[in-house]
Amino acid sequence: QTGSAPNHPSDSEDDEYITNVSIGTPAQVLPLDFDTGSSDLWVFSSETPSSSARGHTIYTPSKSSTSKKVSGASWSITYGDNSSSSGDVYTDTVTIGGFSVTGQAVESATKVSTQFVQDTSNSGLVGLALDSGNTVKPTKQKTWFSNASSHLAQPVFTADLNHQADGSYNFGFIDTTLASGPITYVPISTGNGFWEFTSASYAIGGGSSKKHSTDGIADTGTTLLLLDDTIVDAYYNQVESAQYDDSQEGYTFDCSEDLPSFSFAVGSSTITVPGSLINFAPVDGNTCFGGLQSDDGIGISIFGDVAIKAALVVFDLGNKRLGWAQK
Ligand SMILES: CSC[C@H](NC(=O)[C@H](Cc1ccccc1)NC(=O)N1CCOCC1)C(=O)N[C@@H](CC1CCCCC1)[C@@H](O)C(=O)OC(C)C
Repeated sequence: QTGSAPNHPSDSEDDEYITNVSIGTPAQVLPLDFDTGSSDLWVFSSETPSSSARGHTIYTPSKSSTSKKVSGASWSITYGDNSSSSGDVYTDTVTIGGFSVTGQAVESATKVSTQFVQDTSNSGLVGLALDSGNTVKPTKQKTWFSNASSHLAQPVFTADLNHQADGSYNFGFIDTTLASGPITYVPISTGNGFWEFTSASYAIGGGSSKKHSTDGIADTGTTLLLLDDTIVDAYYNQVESAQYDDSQEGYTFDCSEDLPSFSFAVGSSTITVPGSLINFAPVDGNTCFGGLQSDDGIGISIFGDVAIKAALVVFDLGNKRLGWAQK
């Protein structure tokens, strides 16, 4: 069995990617952000204060004949951007791309931080990192993919994210026609609960490859490509109009400047992010914000959407490995 669901950018900047998910009986369809950087499936619900839920689609467990309250269970999560949410837990049938998981933990938000209230693009998240990162207490819950994996043709899913265009999340199969190059696999380290891998080198534009070991995660829930300062500084050194903008907390440059590409090693191959994807978004007038920024203070590097957009990424739980193919 397999599943295939389309995704689309939430706005003109590709800030996040949204996929419609069916929850309950009869189906309640919510637009959710698939996040390979966390492990909780949580939604705005009938239990979310109505002032916070305004503009969001909500899940109402009492309207679903297949919902069950998980008594005594609660959850609470804080993300890298300091947004947060918390609440209680139900189980229900969750269908993604035509594949249904029964008894899926659906975490209902009784509290959401301001960022979530304001971001009406999503009505919650589908966490697709490893089960160990789930925040439900007293009993950790499994992710949708973990529950699905034993019934899927293969215990894999792929992320195909595109700039200002539809993409897909495929479960149980790999559609290699989505890629232009071969898939190179690298092992993941599972200790932190992420899809974490090491990249041994990088290159800027057509330059020579520089040895630099990057310990990073493949994270569909992070907008940008966040790497060590030395790499980021070296990159913007090649961008004539670039400067570090304290107010924007990142490098900006003249929107009309032609940006070099950025390549990173995946095993013996490399993935090249075209300069056009690194010209992320205008901030004002003729100044643009870079899609490659510093991972300072996060403690790990993040191959977020700007990097994933250049590739087909295979999340292979069965073999505990990550696959990258140039698109
Ligand atoms: C340093 S990690 C920062 C990362 N957040 C982001 O990347 C947010 C995502 C977002 C987009 C639109 C609206 C609201 C939020 N974008 C962001 O900070 N941006 C600022 C720079 O310009 C681009 C947009 C993050 O916290 N990712 C979360 C999932 C994310 C999904 C959207 C809602 C908020 C939570 C998750 O992947 C995570 O925490 O990863 C950990 C491992 C760092």
